[in-house]
Amino acid sequence: MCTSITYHTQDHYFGRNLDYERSYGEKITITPRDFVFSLRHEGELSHHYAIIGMATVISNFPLYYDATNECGLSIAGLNFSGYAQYSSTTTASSADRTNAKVTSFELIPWLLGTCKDVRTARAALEGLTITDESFVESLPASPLHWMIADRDECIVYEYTKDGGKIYENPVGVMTNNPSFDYHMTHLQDFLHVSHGPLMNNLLSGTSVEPYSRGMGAMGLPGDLSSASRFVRAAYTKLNSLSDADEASSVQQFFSILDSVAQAKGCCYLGDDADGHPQYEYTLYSSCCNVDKGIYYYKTHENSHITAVNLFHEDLDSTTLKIFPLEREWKPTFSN
Ligand SMILES: C[C@H](CCC(=O)NCCS(=O)(=O)O)[C@H]1CC[C@H]2[C@@H]3[C@H](O)C[C@@H]4C[C@H](O)CC[C@]4(C)[C@H]3C[C@H](O)[C@]12C
Repeated sequence: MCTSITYHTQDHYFGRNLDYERSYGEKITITPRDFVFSLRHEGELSHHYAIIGMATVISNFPLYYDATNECGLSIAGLNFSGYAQYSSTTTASSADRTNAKVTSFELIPWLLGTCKDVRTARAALEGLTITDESFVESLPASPLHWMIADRDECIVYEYTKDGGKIYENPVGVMTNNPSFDYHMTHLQDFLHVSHGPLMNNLLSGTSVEPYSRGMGAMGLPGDLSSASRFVRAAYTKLNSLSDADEASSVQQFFSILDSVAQAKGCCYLGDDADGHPQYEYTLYSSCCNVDKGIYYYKTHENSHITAVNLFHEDLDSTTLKIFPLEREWKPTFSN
């Protein structure tokens, strides 16, 4: 399970929880403007917007999970297993070929490399074909859907057996299965939840009264399912208050993500082939200030916030800049 959100104070923020049972060796990766992407169907992308995000780098290719470009356009890939269905390269129709064609692992660099905002991304996605090739045989294409946002707009892009579909996302939240339209319909079941006190509609004027603060939100789902996380993240984000400065905004962003984070042990997946129990948990949480190009993150092992600034690097270079995650736990002692 994964959850991504946008957040706006004086700057705009975009990030996610990455929940899974294993890591793929992800690192913060900056792709400078002149790094050459050799795309499977679209040739070489050799001069493009610079990108910062979380990626596994294999054979000098950044396989991004979530990222932001120098213009502030952001995207996160979230599991959409059983629903995502990419076009087979052998059966892609001639109509597909009239428009751009990218593999699922190329979508993030292609979109962020060439689009400056959601408006241009939407145009690029119209008629796009996502093909099902693997990056390498050992890493089959991941079944994903994507949340895409800039300072003003947020959309979700899903590619299923019916082709590509773009949804407006007025909530700025995304999780996993099923499709985005289900989450928006499901959200309607919770329009009554409130940050205020519980309204006593049943026994008002008697001694039977709400016994606790926070009861206005009674009914808010607390489980880890994607549908429940969508509602809970939306509730927390839409009620969220913070000062506009960077520290308050980033802290608050991580508080929202914490409301849907998965503590290890709570989501058992069964045992692996060697009999070891597998659990899904939050591997990392990220928060990118997309106006300043600063990617903040914390990991399961180390909840201290670490940051990498896109604009502190030479963005006219041709080589990837890779920052291993700070996973070591280093508490600060007060005495
Ligand atoms: C597992 C990740 C999504 C996390 C998530 O949504 N979890 C919920 C799982 S579930 O619904 O509850 O089952 C996804 C997000 C980005 C994915 C990675 C990126 O797409 C980049 C490459 C793409 C390659 O095809 C596969 C390896 C990979 C390195 C992917 C591995 C994995 O599928 C990642 C890390």
